[in-house]
Parts: sequence; C-alpha cells; structure tokens
Amino acid sequence: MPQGAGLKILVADELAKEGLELLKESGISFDVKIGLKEDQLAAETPNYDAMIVRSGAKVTAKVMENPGKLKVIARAGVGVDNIHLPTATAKGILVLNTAAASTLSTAEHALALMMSLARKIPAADAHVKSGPEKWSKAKYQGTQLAGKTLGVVGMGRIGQTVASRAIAMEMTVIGFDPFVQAESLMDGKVKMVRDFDQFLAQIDVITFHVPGGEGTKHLLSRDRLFNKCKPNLLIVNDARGEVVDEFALAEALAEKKVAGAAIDVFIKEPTPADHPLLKAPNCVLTPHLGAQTDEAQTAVSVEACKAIIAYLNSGEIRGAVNAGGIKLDLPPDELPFTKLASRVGALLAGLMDGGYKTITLRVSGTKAPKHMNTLLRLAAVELLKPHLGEGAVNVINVEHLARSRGIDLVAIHEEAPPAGLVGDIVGVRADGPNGESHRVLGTVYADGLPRVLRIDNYAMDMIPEGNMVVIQNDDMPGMIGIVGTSFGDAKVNIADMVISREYDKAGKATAFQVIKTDSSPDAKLLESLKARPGILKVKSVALPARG
Ligand SMILES: NC(=O)C1=CN([C@@H]2O[C@H](COP(=O)(O)OP(=O)(O)OC[C@H]3O[C@@H](n4cnc5c(N)ncnc54)[C@H](O)[C@@H]3O)[C@@H](O)[C@H]2O)C=CC1
Ligand SMILES: O=C(O)C(=O)COP(=O)(O)O
Repeated sequence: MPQGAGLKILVADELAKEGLELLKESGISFDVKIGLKEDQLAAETPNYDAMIVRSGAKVTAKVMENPGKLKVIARAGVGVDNIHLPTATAKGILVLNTAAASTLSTAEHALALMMSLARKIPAADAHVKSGPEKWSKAKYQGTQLAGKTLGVVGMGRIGQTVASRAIAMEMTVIGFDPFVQAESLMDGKVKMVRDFDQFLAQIDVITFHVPGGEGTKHLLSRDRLFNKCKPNLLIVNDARGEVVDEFALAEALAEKKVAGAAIDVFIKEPTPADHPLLKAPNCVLTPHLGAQTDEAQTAVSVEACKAIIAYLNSGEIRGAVNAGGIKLDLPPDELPFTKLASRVGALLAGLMDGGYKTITLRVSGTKAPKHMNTLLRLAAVELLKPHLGEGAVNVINVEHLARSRGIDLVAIHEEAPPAGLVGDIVGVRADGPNGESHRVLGTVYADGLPRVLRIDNYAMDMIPEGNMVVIQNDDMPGMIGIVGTSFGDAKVNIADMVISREYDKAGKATAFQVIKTDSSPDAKLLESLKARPGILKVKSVALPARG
C-alpha cells in the first residue's frame, strides 16, 4: 500500500498553494473546508487524521470532544489561542505550529503600523484621494521616531526583530517580558524593565508581541490607558486583541489620553460594524495582516504541511506545542534508546500485577540522559496501555492521563550507572499502591539493538522482542526441565532463554527464566505452569519483533 493511503487531512483555513502541493505529492488525501462553524467543525473532525488551521478556525473543546481518528493539528502560524490545548493534550492530539516562519513579516508589519501612525499615512492618503480642494499639509504633521523611546512588550522572536530594526532607526528601545531574566538583551542595547507601570512612564511608542490568553489580557487596561501612559503615546498591537482593552482604548483616544493606535488584531474578527475603534481618532486598523505576505504565507503553509506529513508517516514531531519537548527523530546513535524505553516499559507492564503509584525512570551515561522526558513518556505509554487500551494513550496525553490517575512520573539522571553495569543505562521502575514494585534495566549495544540487563535484581543479557515469558521459580533441580517439557507438550517452540539466580536476605535462592517463544503461549499453558510446585510467578508479554 502506498505511504499515506487511507489518511485524510482537513484544511480548515486558507493555506498557500505551495503547502497543498506537498500534500498532493505525499499521497495523503485532503479536503479544504473554510469557514466551518463550531458544530460543523465538530462534525467533520472525527473523519480526519489531521487538521491544518490558521487563526480563523476555532478548534474548541467541543470540536475535539469526539476526535475520532484526529491525531494532529497544525497551526500554519504562531498563535495557538484558537486551539483548546488542554483538550487536545488530554485527547492525545499533537498540536504544532510554525513558530519562526512568519517572524520577519510580522515584525515588518508592526514597524509599518508604527510609521503609518507616526506619519498619519492612511489619513493623508485618503485626504489626497478626496480631491485637490482641501489640500492640507499642516493637518497631517507627524512625529519623528528617531530619538523616541520604543517599549517592546514580549521580547521573543517578533519582539526582538522589531527591536533590532527600531534601533537601526535610532530609537531607544526598552523591553518588558517577565519571562526574560536578563537585565538587558541584544548585546545590552535593549534594557529590560521589570515594572510595567515604570516601563509605561518611559516610552513614546509601545508595541506588543506576546501570545494571547489570560496571562496577557488587558496588559494595557483602562486604568493604565487613562492614568499611566504618556499622552503622546502611540500604541501598536500586532499580537492579539485582548492584550489592549479595545473599548477603553477608543475612549482614551477620544479623550486624548493617548495620541494614537495602530491595531491589527481584535477580540472579534472580523470586527463588528459598531466596534468603537472604527470611529476612534488617530487610529489605524488592518484586518490581521501581520503574517499576510507572500513569503510568510508560503513558509507557514509549507512548514505546516511538511510537519503534518512527517508526523502521519513516521511519527516525527516537529514544532510541537503540547508534547513536553519530546523528540522522536533522534540521531542514529540515540534513536535505539527510544525503542529500549518502550520495550522496557512493556516488559515491566507485563510483570506488574496491579496498578501504579509511581513510574520512575533512571538514566545514566551520555546519550540517554539527553532525552529523559521522551524516554519516560515512551515507557509510561507502554505501562498504561494494558490499563487504558491500545489507542487511548500516546506520548502526547500520557503525562495528563498519569496525573489525572494520581500516578507520579519521575525522571532521574544518575551520575553513574548502577553497580556492575557500564555505559548508557535506562532503568524503569514501577511502584504499585500496595507495595508491589518491579524494575527493568537495559542498554543499547554497538549493534544498535536494545538489551535487557536486569529484571528486578536478576542479571541477564537479552534482546527484548517478540513473545516473552518470564518465570520465577525456587532454585532447585528439575525446574528447567519442567518448563521445557510444558512448552514442548503445548507445541510452543522456545527460541531463546536466559536463567538468572538471586539470593534473598535470608540466603534463599530463586531463579528467573526469561524465555522467548516462536508462537504466543496460550492461557492454558501459562496456568498449568503456574500450578507447578516451585513455580512462583509466570508472566507473558508480547513485544514487537526485532525490526
Ligand atoms: N498579527 C499577526 O498576524 C501575528 C501575530 N502574532 C502574535 O505574536 C505573538 C508573538 O509571536 P513570537 O514573537 O513568535 O512568539 P515568542 O514566543 O517568540 O515571543 C513571545 C514573548 O512574549 C513573552 N511574554 C509572555 N507573556 C508575557 C507577558 N505577560 N508580558 C510580557 N511578555 C510576555 C514571552 O516570554 C516571549 O518572550 C504570537 O503569540 C501571536 O499571538 C504572530 C504572528 C502573526
Ligand atoms: O501566526 C499568528 O499567530 C497570526 O496571528 C497569524 O494569523 P493568520 O494565520 O494570518 O490568521
């Protein structure tokens, strides 16, 4: 079957053709359905493996309530405030964006707004076009930006790009961003101010480059607009509508509490006909055009489509917003640790009788510790699968599902491998609520294949793969024979086997037999083994084949 066959993508906002071409080439079928209302989008969602949106489609909790086969949503752009992230994460849907693809265009748009505002370009343009009779220059006298102080709110990708260009225009730039700890940024050229009101007191122009949402709502509130801003302040909002109190802004402009505003983004888009900013003085408005250039639209479309294709075809995660920083497309010498973690997790799940209180990953060495979160999530997915079902848990929702069940996920970087072992060791331990506890330790050899080196305290060296049966028995003569004969009688061929012995504190020896079989042992065989005197535990686990 060709790659991509059977998969379907919903393109729910307008997307540049370059990305759509990539979808066609990938063989994954797609439908373009723009302007769907919440109910319509909710009805369409379960039929698609992936969705691509910009800011128009609202992917609410309701839309994802019954996500069907939806696995991934790509935002062709930056802001993901139109996607209900907690629901996406809980449902195991990867959300990704194209973070840097539109940075330059959006920064240029903010600068264009700033200059339009300072020099009254839109009004002057309309004036000239209105005819020669009232030709006036004095009415359109503007403000020079060189020498003025620009305050950049949000010193991320777009904020810094705006700052560098404003510095080139000989503006003084200061920044406000509570998530930047440095005293200054950009080689000391942008001083960071901690207190927002003190920041407002220093600036002639303010430009916003923050994400939307509760954390940034009404940063420029009514109180600040009326009582904290300098009356000559020019306001640029190319971020999100809620960042500035739109209604208070219209009043502040009318009452000359601030000098002007240029706004690209609104609480409600399209803006309603009675929106107060439409009639506010010295106010320049654009219809969410920050990223609307040929270059940015091509880039976001291509990146979003490439990322969707990569995730659907190979599980590769690019530009993830809700995957806790995990990475599955690792270099060849690190990639086998992902398989190791999954198989260690699956083996451990097979050993446990009950549920879990804590799942702990311990890693040592140089390669595995680079990917602790990824390895922990992969192991935890396998541990939770038998409890939640095959399709219910994945690397996106595993942390949420564990937390919602009161299971702690812990990752520990050990300075040195456990005694007797060397190199990159990945160990996973599960502790149950009733004192049950098991652990499995493994590594990856130079052949790139995972090895299990310990189950509990039993030492071994085995590739975890295929049908595996783990048997714990009293260490006494004849036990291997009993097991061998039982498998033989059941016509189950033993492909490989390791035996390991351990002594408990009282000096009593027990042995572990880890057996790989060519076919799956049935319940009757396992039950008959369990019933044998001297056999303490029999567990069967089906792992993927070696490949
Ligand atoms: N008008 C348009 O068409 C476009 C608008 N945007 C908007 O611009 C935003 C920023 O984009 P990037 O610079 O790429 O994101 P970014 O993530 O690189 O930067 C955002 C910055 O905001 C800071 N921040 C967060 N909360 C803050 C707060 N309460 N006060 C001050 N700073 C805060 C963060 O620490 C970060 O440094 C996007 O989230 C999106 O909402 C992005 C692209 C196009
Ligand atoms: O990328 C962003 O965050 C934007 O705001 C751009 O929105 P758009 O894709 O043009 O609807």
